[in-house]
Amino acid sequence: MSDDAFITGLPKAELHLHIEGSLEPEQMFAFAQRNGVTIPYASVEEVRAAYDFSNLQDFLDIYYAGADVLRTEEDFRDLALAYFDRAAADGVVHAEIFFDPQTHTHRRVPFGVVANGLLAGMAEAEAKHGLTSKLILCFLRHLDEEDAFKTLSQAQPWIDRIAAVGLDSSEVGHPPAKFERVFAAAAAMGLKRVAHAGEEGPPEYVYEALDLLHVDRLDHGNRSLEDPALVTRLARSGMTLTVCPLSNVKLCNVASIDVHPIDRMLRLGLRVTVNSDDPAYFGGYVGENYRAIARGRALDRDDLVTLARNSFLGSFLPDEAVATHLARLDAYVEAHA
Ligand SMILES: Nc1ncnc2[nH]cnc12
Ligand SMILES: [Zn+2]
Repeated sequence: MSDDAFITGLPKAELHLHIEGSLEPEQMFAFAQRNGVTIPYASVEEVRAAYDFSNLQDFLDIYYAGADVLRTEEDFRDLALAYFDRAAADGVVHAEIFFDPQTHTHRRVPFGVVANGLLAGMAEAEAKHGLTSKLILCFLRHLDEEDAFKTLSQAQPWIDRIAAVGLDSSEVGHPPAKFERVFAAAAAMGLKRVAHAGEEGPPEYVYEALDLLHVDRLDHGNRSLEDPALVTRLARSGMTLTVCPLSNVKLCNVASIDVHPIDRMLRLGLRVTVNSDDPAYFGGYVGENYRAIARGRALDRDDLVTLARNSFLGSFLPDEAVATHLARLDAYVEAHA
């Protein structure tokens, strides 16, 4: 069996996926047409050509503009289902997906339209593929604390169907400390916590995510490597890092996939996972991310299995479900050794 086929068949979870970042250009045109929205592109090729970013902000400007075509429950349901179809084809059996409610509520799309649409897509994916999923509500860190609190209160009717809160958008200048109180409120409601930290921001932001937001998982975390004491702390505590290799290259945080630090992170004992972040914008879904690092960093099958194992260990699934997934992973490895 080829390495590519081994990777595709490897049962895995995806833990870092922005559902709005799975909006493919073809879908952007289809949603624009059915909703009567004008978009500033003449063709799918023109959209793809615009996906040339120098940093995170470059990308975010285009990503938020793209999300404007999402208007109805059906759009969010279709968006989610299209992602789950692709994820299932890549061997994903469980996904914990981010959504950015403020991107939509600020355009007068109600929270419930977004949540109900995504939940409908999630239910359909489970029926169609047996793929389970959880929702993570992300606060946009370039907005203020008050807006985050307002979003958390809008989420109340759906709170039992939301697994965690997260923190995303423009990192530098918007440290985790800004959201300490809203994360404490979310924790008091029984929600798990994750945050993007150390994608472009310094190691201090990772410390704040740990010490002030009390995160259960760290999104990206790459710049932790600049601080050996932080690496030791992350490794010893078994903190899961959701690393996104193609995203790191596309946003110029890593010069090329051939110098991506994923293997260094593994050797340092970090519990790293591989994820796609915004696959429609960054050139590949989760399988493509595994294949890129396997080739670019010469990862062997044991490394790939460790990454898949970490994805279940780092998930918010109950222990019994994690054990079931790990047993299936072991069976797969046994059958393809
Ligand atoms: N990679 C990323 N970093 C921060 N915010 C995001 N929103 C969507 N993708 C993101
Ligand atoms: Zn992200």
